[in-house]
Amino acid sequence: MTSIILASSSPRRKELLSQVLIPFTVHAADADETISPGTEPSDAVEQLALRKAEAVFAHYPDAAVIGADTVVVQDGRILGKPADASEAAAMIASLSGTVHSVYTGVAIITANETVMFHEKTDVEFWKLTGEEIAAYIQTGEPFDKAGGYGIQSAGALFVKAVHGDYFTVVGLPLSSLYRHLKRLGILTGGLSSPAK
Ligand SMILES: Cc1cn([C@H]2C[C@H](O)[C@@H](COP(=O)(O)OP(=O)(O)OP(=O)(O)O)O2)c(=O)[nH]c1=O
Repeated sequence: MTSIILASSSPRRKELLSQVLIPFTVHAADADETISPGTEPSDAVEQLALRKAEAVFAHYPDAAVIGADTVVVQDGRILGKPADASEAAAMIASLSGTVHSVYTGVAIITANETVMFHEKTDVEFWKLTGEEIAAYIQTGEPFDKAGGYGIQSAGALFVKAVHGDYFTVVGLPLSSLYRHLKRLGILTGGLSSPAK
C-alpha cells in the first residue's frame, strides 16, 4: 500500500484533504520559498510545491508525497503572505474592486514518478472601504495567507465572484489532485481506498 503524505504545515490543506476522505498523514516541509524574480506564477507555484514535496520525500521514499503552494497574482505581480499590518492593508486595498488570480501548484512524488500541475482561479473583490480593510486586518486573518485574505473565513465578505475551482483559492485543488492520484495508481476504486 502506498501511503500518502501531505508535505504541508497549512491547517487549510489538511482540512481540505480530510474533507474528501483520502487517507493521509501530514509532515510539514522545511523548504526554501524564495523564487527568482520574473518567474511566471504558474512555474513559481509548481517549483515551490516540488521543493516542499522533495523535502519530505527524502524522509519517506516509499510514500506518495504531496506538496502545494498558493500565490495571488495581480497585474503580473505575485503577492505572497503579508509581512505586517501595513503590507496586509496595502495588499487588500490593491485587490479592492478588481479581479485577481489565485494559482495553486501541486507536486506529487512517488518512487516511480514526479508529477506537477497547477490550477488558476479568478476572484473578483467588491470595492472595499478603508474601515472594512482596517477591521479585517484586526482579525489577524491576513498574515498566514497569500494575498492577505482567506476566502474560507471572514475574507468571504469581500468576494463578489469566483471563476474556477474554489478549492484552488483555499490552497488545494481537490478534484484535479484526486484525478492525478487516480492516474498514478495511488488511489484505486472508492474514495478512501489507497492502492494495495
Ligand atoms: C488566497 C487564500 C490563501 N490561503 C492560504 C493557503 C495557504 O495556506 C497560504 C499560502 O501559503 P503557502 O506558502 O502556499 O502555504 P503555507 O505556508 O500556508 O503551508 P505549506 O507551505 O506548509 O504547505 O494561503 C487561504 O487559506 N485562503 C485564501 O483565500
